[in-house]
Amino acid sequence: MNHFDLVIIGTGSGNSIPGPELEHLSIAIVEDNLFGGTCLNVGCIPTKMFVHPAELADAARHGRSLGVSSHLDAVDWPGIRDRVFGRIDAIEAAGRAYRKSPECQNITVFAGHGRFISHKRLTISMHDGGTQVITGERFVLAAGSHAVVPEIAGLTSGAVPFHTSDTIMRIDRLPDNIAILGGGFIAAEFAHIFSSFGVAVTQLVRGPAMLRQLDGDLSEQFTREAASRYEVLLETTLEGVTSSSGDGRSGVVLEVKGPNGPGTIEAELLLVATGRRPNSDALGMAAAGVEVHGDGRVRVDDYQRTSVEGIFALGDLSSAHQLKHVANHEARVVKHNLLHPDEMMTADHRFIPAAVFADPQIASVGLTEEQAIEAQRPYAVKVQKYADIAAGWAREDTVHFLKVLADPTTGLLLGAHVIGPEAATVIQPLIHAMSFGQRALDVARGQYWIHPALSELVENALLGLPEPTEQ
Ligand SMILES: Cc1cc2nc3c(=O)[nH]c(=O)nc-3n(C[C@H](O)[C@H](O)[C@H](O)COP(=O)(O)OP(=O)(O)OC[C@H]3O[C@@H](n4cnc5c(N)ncnc54)[C@H](O)[C@@H]3O)c2cc1C
Ligand SMILES: NC(=O)c1ccc[n+]([C@@H]2O[C@H](COP(=O)([O-])OP(=O)(O)OC[C@H]3O[C@@H](n4cnc5c(N)ncnc54)[C@H](O)[C@@H]3O)[C@@H](O)[C@H]2O)c1
Repeated sequence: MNHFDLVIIGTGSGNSIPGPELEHLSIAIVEDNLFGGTCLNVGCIPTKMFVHPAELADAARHGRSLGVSSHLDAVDWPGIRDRVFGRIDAIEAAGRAYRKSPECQNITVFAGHGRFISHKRLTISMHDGGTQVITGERFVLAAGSHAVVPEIAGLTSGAVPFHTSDTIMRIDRLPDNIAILGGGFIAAEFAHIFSSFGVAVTQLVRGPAMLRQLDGDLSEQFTREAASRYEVLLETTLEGVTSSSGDGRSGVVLEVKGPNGPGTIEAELLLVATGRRPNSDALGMAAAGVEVHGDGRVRVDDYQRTSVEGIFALGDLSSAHQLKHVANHEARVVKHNLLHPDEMMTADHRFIPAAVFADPQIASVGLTEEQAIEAQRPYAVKVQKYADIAAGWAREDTVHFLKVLADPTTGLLLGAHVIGPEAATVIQPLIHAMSFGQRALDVARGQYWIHPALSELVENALLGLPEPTEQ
């Protein structure tokens, strides 16, 4: 049996922990799937590599109102797909090879599924057959999350073929049409990608709007625009799925129930995008004595420590924010705490931003207006339209905006929410201001803002807030 100073389960953000500072430790890395985890292989990076060509394919739509007439001739899906994965698969292979190379002499890579069988004892079902049992002084649980497939007849039985984000990006050819189940981040981004490439999209959303965790004004605006681009069926539930075939093509028949009663929808492909659940169930947390929340998240304290001494957790496995920048931040915190057990640092979860890379783009940080109301938090609000800055005139943008919320007493920002061009970039000065405790007016007037850039949206929004009562 092998004993290690440190055992890391999962090579997403977990793989960023080993480095020169930990060279004195014997380290086991256990990975059940692709090296580099979700973001690299099936998440953030490939999706955004599809989003960019999707934007180019969709340019004609935006050009029309500006007097530029063009049309999309063809989308070389296999070419785009192979460019994306030609790069990513090589990075995956190189990452695995590096960890197994003489450069990482203190590291042993176990390709297989790890599961605790008792306190700090792990059994690994090896991909090349057999099992290994290892023990560790300390553990980092970085096992991520997986796509949830709802209990719907035909889906969980495996009777009907369907895709999740794990598989949809590798399909052989673009379908003529696709049905997408879900109204969240993944559904929004793939609906944008496929519709931009000319695929007829039907999105099934069980609630009254898409992206409902966002500020209500953004969710409403996004839903309106999505519905003008492709078919969005709101307040519609999927009751069952069966296979269909005809004309040499197979597909699915969806039984749905919506505001107008039951109906059926035929689609060539079905993408299920109904949330992700932490991979704690298959990790044997009870055997290790590690406590888990009801939703499957491993319970951690501010130092990313689990309920078992010497076992840390990070990322999607333990976080309420399933985002790569959060997993990376927590990995940095865990690394510090492994190195400095007497001077541990806490994770900073105060102002976590997120973006949806669809069209329109969305970015958000801090309190939504609904949350401020719910928390009975006094706030001042300013909605700054793209239509009222020069960069917005250039785009003939009439509908998009930045909404900022600030504390009326201190002038400190409480939240910022952007829907419109380059939202994920436009929002960054506001994340900066919140993280460093800078007052809205100081940020607006304490620096130059390049004219006539999109960043003037931020300057004008901040100037539009009332002066704080506290000087
Ligand atoms: C389609 C999609 C798009 C996304 N886009 C974005 C985005 O644009 N921006 C953003 O911030 N976030 C995005 N995310 C979320 C982001 O990918 C995750 O938050 C992040 O990758 C989580 O990192 P992690 O290290 O916690 O887990 P992961 O990267 O999932 O790593 C966990 C690893 O553990 C392995 N593992 C699990 N169980 C075991 C076990 N028992 N034994 C051994 N190994 C195991 C898994 O195989 C996996 O490789 C996206 C996610 C998806 C699915
Ligand atoms: N740009 C980004 O940062 C990005 C992109 C993609 C994913 N992600 C991360 O990955 C996570 C997972 O993405 P996601 O889109 O799967 O989850 P999500 O939580 O964003 O959305 C899930 C959607 O599925 C719906 N849903 C849940 N159960 C359902 C059911 N039984 N039937 C019908 N609809 C159902 C929900 O109402 C919601 O609309 C996100 O929360 C996000 O943290 C981030």
